Amino acid sequence: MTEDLRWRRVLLKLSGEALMGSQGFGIDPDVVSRIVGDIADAVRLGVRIGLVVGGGNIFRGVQVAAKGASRATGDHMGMLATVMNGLALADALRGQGIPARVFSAVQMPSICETFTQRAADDRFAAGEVLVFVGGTGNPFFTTDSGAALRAAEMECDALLKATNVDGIYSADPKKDPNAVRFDKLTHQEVLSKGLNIMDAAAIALARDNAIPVIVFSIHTPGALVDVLRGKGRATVVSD
Ligand SMILES: Nc1ncnc2c1ncn2[C@@H]1O[C@H](COP(=O)(O)OP(=O)(O)OP(=O)(O)O)[C@@H](O)[C@H]1O
Ligand SMILES: O=c1ccn([C@@H]2O[C@H](COP(=O)(O)O)[C@@H](O)[C@H]2O)c(=O)[nH]1
Repeated sequence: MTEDLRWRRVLLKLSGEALMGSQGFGIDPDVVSRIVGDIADAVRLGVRIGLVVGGGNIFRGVQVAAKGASRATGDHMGMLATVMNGLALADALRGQGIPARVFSAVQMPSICETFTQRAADDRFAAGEVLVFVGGTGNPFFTTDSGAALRAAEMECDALLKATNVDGIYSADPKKDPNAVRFDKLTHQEVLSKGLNIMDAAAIALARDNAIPVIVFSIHTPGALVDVLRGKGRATVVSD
């Protein structure tokens, strides 16, 4: 049944941190299996899904740099972390019977394909889940910017940010117990209020390309399909 879908062609941004479960580092196979099960349910409804995964469960450039490496080296390590996460997700998708292909912004042809829009368009049309790794391929960016970029390039209806919190708050809810949750915001409000759920470059790119951003918790089983139906607990950013 596809009639009740609000979004049919989406870019799903998955927090890397969400993949580590209670381990505190790396990839928890049980968590990956559960998240991939939700993605498989969405694919079976006929939704086209491009996936961008973060690397926060392994390396973030800023944190590496704080320990003495150069920022660019730290960012290169962070981009490689997203490749590892993407390979794990694509493998788990195929294990659940969903065709999936990894496209990297950084060339590593013995491991996965290098992203080109034309190749990605072909595989999207063929119904494969596309796992975009390596972020934008450039240091000093994040996978949120990579997600907004791929959402624009792949002409997605929406950018879905699946993360550790159930929406956008007036402040980071992990730091401020008095933070208030929003149901709806405009892109401009996210920027002007300085809400750090995503980096400003990602929000600006989504705004400039009229791409709605929907933020929801990946820890709620079934939340992805609810969001695709325009339901569930989420913050919707649109103009
Ligand atoms: N205003 C806000 N509303 C909601 N969450 C916020 C806000 N400001 C900061 N955050 C934090 O942003 C986090 C979401 O970012 P996320 O974990 O998805 O990071 P990422 O860098 O995109 O991915 P990764 O985990 O791979 O580094 C939440 O866990 C939350 O603590
Ligand atoms: O375009 C990009 C995307 C990511 N990075 C580096 O990777 C890590 C992990 O990504 P998150 O978005 O933080 O999960 C990020 O901290 C950067 O160091 C990058 O350099 N360029």
